[in-house]
Amino acid sequence: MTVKIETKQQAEDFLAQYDYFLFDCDGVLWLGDHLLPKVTETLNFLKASGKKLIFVTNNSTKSREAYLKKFAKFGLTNVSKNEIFGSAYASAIYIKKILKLSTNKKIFVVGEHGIEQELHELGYSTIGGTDPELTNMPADFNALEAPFIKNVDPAVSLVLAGLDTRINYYKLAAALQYLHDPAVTFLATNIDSTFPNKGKVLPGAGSIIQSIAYASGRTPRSCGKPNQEMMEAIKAEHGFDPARAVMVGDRLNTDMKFGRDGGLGTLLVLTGIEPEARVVDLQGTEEEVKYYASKLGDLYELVVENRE
Ligand SMILES: O=C(O)[C@H](O)[C@H](O)COP(=O)(O)O
Ligand SMILES: [Mg+2]
Repeated sequence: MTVKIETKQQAEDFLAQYDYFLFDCDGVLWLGDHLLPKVTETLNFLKASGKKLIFVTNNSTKSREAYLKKFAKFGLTNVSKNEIFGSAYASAIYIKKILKLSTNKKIFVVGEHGIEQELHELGYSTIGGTDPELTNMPADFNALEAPFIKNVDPAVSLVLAGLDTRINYYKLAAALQYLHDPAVTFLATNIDSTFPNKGKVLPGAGSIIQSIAYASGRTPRSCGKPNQEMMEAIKAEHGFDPARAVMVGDRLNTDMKFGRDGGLGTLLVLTGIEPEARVVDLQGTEEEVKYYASKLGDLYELVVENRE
């Protein structure tokens, strides 16, 4: 049975069950650069109540360092780097610890600074990504003369693709040159089809990646939520009992599946991707969420502000 948290008692009963709170970011804490209502108050209240907070985002455009700055901008200055897990970091760890890719090899990036910074931190060289040659595509672009199309770097043995808000034909074409070689590994940071921004739903990493997958006829492995290797990395770092942990998210096929498959409780908030009707319809199915609420800030308003 799914419970909608709407009263003080329901909010207090929910909070009493968990010690660890894993928070998705886009659609839960903020929409782009717009902080959602009472988020800072809620997170500070949970910390003051002795709860442990961990932030788990599929957004690969920022590294953990960059997210620390974003949190601080919103007044959340008591977050440490090891409490942030982004899909760029999850992908870099997968390449390093699971694929054990040599740092002598290069990685072609479709994506933004977050991916490049996390890979560089682990000693990898990248090409593509935010390189101005790719981003500042000339009006008279000629693919056959373009450097990234003409010169395929033999040191590249992996393509990592994620959200790129400045995607263009040149980037897709350059990535494809590498994926023609079946020996080159194809990885994705995440599968999200859309990206919730203030009042708008925009194309997500998954939609960009699908374009490259379709052109290359290849399906990449995705490293972000709901992949349980990301959950294992978080459990290895923080060692929590899944029964005393809850995943708070806005997307059913990433956040809620990630929490459910990891043995955690689940709270879906309606400030991101999913409509309330979809959550209600899932009751009694295996995709049922345990709790849902209109927004994360309801927890603070109900418990601390005694909102009726
Ligand atoms: O397109 C994307 O990459 C995602 O929509 C987005 O960044 C998801 O971030 P999250 O909701 O996991 O914080
Ligand atoms: Mg989200």
